[in-house]
Amino acid sequence: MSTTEKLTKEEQELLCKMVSGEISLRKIEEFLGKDDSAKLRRAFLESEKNVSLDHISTYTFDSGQVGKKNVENMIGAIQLPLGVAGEIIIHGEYAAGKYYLPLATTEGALVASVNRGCSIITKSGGATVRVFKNMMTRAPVFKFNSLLETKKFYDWVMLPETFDKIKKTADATTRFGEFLDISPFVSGNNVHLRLGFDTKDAMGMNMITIASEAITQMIADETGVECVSLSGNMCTDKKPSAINAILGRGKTVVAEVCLSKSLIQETLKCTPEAMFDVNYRKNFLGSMRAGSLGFNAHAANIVAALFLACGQDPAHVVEGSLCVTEMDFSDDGGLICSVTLPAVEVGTVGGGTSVATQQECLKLLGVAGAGNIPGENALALSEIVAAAVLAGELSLVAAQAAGHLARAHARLGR
Ligand SMILES: CC(C)(COP(=O)([O-])OP(=O)([O-])OC[C@H]1O[C@@H](n2cnc3c(N)ncnc32)[C@H](O)[C@@H]1OP(=O)([O-])[O-])[C@@H](O)C(=O)NCCC(=O)NCCSC(=O)C[C@@](C)(O)CC(=O)[O-]
Ligand SMILES: NC(=O)C1=CN([C@@H]2O[C@H](COP(=O)(O)OP(=O)(O)OC[C@H]3O[C@@H](n4cnc5c(N)ncnc54)[C@H](OP(=O)(O)O)[C@@H]3O)[C@@H](O)[C@H]2O)C=CC1
Repeated sequence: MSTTEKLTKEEQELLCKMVSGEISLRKIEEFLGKDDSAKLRRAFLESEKNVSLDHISTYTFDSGQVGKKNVENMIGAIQLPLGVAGEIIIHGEYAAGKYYLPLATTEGALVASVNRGCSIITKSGGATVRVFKNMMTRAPVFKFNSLLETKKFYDWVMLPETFDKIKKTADATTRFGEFLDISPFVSGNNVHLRLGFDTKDAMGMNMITIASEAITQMIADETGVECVSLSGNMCTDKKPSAINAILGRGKTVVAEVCLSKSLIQETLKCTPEAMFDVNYRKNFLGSMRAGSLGFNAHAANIVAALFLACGQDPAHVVEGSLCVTEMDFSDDGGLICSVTLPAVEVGTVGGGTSVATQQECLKLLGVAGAGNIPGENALALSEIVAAAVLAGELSLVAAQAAGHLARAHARLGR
């Protein structure tokens, strides 16, 4: 057992009961508070597996809070190194100004790379960013006994009065969320209903899953049709999917910057021609031949680092990776560069956003908590994510154009 953690007599007795199987790891909270339960679980694991869990035992967040809504069977916390890139100038509709980007990563060279991208974006006057679509989705699935039944249901769903009933049902489950859209997809005798919501400052998956359940109940009451599964995978949550790349999910965001030839040479150590060539042959041809859904260099790297720092659901990096990076020549021989992210799923309230360290990172970006107008903080965060991805893409494409990729990682990553 860890040398740093001493157990009281009562805790030792409880540990014996855990070892004998009388009390499960989960049930220990019936006897102790969250911190002491975590300590006892560590003691149990240390004795069972003959390991030391000293480092895991250190954390500063409120275990009562995270133990209630963020994690079960808590044993402590892991630590991730946190770096900062910037400042980056962003001209968004919601994020406007200069930002330092908190990036949690263990990949040496990543923060340096994003920092270099921020530097050239800022020297170029900043990134222009706009949100084109804002709708989180959940898609329950319904099954029928015949094609005629399927068609009858489909026709009922398409009625304007059905839309009104669904909206009334959904909006009654939430103070902030707003039902926006229903799109039915048929396959044989099955109908997937892709339901769309504005979730304001929440990423929204808990919110809209609750609303969707109320909708399926209303549908059962009105039509007798039972839902097979509240998520039928056409949402699509946390899996790579073309539907998210095409229709969008969460926020669809584009960030753009114009780079001059001289700044590319000075800051990125290469030429516009070489960057264009890499972007075309790597991000377009290579991604196309590989059957990728994302046509980019490493959007997931930046999305992951920002998401971990800012308390976002890390599984949504899958959707964040659906990014298209474009580079085209400008009239003066420089490059117009953009990233299009169809599915940025972020929130500034709910989920992991109130964990103390993550909350500090959101505060650093000026987007913690609810916006003055509900939804504007989450929209600002989505614009920051897109600008950060643009910074990362510029630097990595340039490093590959200059032949510096291996060198950079040899210097900073090993
Ligand atoms: C590493 C650099 C930036 C060097 O780039 P450089 O131009 O040789 O370095 P420099 O020393 O001249 O510095 C230029 C700027 O880079 C930044 N910079 C430079 N060093 C630091 C540092 N220590 N800490 C913070 N910032 C740093 C900083 O902004 C600096 O400006 P300054 O501050 O001097 O005015 C460049 O070679 C680079 O970006 N390489 C690419 C690395 C990268 O993007 N890695 C990401 C992971 S790659 C991966 O996981 C995915 C992959 C590759 O498999 C995907 C694929 O298939 O393509
Ligand atoms: N349930 C599921 O299937 C899934 C859950 N998740 C998890 O869901 C969590 C995120 O869900 P999410 O719904 O975002 O968060 P939470 O359920 O943690 O909290 C969101 C709630 O905050 C309230 N709220 C207060 N102020 C605002 C505001 N300004 N804007 C919007 N809402 C506000 C809303 O309550 P009210 O509704 O009363 O208005 C909203 O429903 C994450 O932990 C994630 O990992 C992820 C994927 C799937």
